[in-house]
Amino acid sequence: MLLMKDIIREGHPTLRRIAKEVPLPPDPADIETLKSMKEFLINSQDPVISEKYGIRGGVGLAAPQINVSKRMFVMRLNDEKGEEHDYSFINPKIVSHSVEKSYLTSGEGCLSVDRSIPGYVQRHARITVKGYNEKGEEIKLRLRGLPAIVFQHELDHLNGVMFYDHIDEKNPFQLKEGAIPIE
Ligand SMILES: CNC(=O)c1cccc(C)c1Nc1nc(N2CCN(c3ccccc3Cl)CC2)nc(N2CSC[C@H]2C(=O)NC)n1
Ligand code: NI
Repeated sequence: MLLMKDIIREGHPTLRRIAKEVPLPPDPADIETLKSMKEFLINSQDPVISEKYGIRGGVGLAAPQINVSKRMFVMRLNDEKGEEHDYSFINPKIVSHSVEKSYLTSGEGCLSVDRSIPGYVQRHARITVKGYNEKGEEIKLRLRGLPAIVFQHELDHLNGVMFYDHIDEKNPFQLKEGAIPIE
């Protein structure tokens, strides 16, 4: 099972690389990797298991974070309506997005960053995304709210971008006109 020791931290070169497209249909090794990443998120959200193994809570994890430079990530969260969003994406893309931005009012955290970095990360408020699941089937979704934030945070990891690259150093809490807060 994946543990925090398997998560690479900022400073590791893989976090700044462009991850490679995954050939379709995905091979068994890639499917196994995605399964272990999803299990890690489930464990990280379980009060007993996360405590026992010292796993930090997360709702998204990208393959480069376990030093696998491939274009795939997993998400598992409940949105503000309590609806569960549980996805494994292979070769994910944003196909269109809103002009409006949204941001987490508490800032963003990352399992590969062992420090708290204050500031707002403004992202597209609504996105239309496409990718493939572990069966190689095409998935197309419209996301907003926390799921949209998490998708963009994890997609950034596939392009060597860290959340704090988006924070304005001079004014970390500056907001664009009409930015939507997400608690
Ligand atoms: C610096 N301030 C903060 O960290 C921060 C501080 C307060 C609130 C928020 C909202 C913050 N921000 C933030 N909190 C999260 N979690 C809250 C705790 N939760 C969780 C933890 C334990 C069990 C179950 C769960 Cl559900 C897991 C998810 N996750 C992300 N991100 C940014 S997008 C990818 C996503 C991610 O998975 N990061 C590891 N940001
Ligand atoms: Ni991250």
